[in-house]
Amino acid sequence: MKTIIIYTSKYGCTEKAAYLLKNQLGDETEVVNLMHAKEPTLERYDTVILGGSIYFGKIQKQMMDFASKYQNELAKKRVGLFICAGAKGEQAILELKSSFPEKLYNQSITKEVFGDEIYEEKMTALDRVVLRVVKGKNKSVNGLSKETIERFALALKKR
Ligand SMILES: Cc1cc2nc3c(=O)[nH]c(=O)nc-3n(C[C@H](O)[C@H](O)[C@H](O)COP(=O)(O)O)c2cc1C
Repeated sequence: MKTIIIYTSKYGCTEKAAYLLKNQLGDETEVVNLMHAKEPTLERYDTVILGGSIYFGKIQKQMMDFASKYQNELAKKRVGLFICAGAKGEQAILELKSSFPEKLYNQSITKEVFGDEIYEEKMTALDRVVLRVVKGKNKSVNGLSKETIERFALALKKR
């Protein structure tokens, strides 16, 4: 059984989440950054995990395009979906749902919101300003949920 985690990340939170997930799933799991590597060939994998982060309510375009382009191929795989996002509760679920094609979302074995991390020192000035406006004085972040990542990995191992 071969597994690949394909992710998109702007400042590194989703990248960190992808590698935490790899640790849970085992060394043979491959990890590919869709923003820097060329599109992986899905043929070799029976489990495909897609993850990205949310900016202004949307996942990265590269992930959107990849998921819709390979929808039919992905329909034959075991699929897990995740996002990193600052939103909580219902809003976060809405963001998760709207990040992937509906059919793919419904067929996936597991889908989760892993939480968020903010690396202000890496951010563009514009993102820093937006973040300040969005968060106001309350700069708290939820952090990545190790528990959720473990639950996600367990769901894929079980089925
Ligand atoms: C400019 C900006 C806009 C953001 N917009 C959203 C948003 O609309 N919804 C949300 O849930 N999180 C939002 N976030 C939080 C990010 O999704 C979160 O920090 C995530 O962990 C970033 O992951 P990355 O480093 O892999 O890109 C925003 C963050 C920034 C800096």
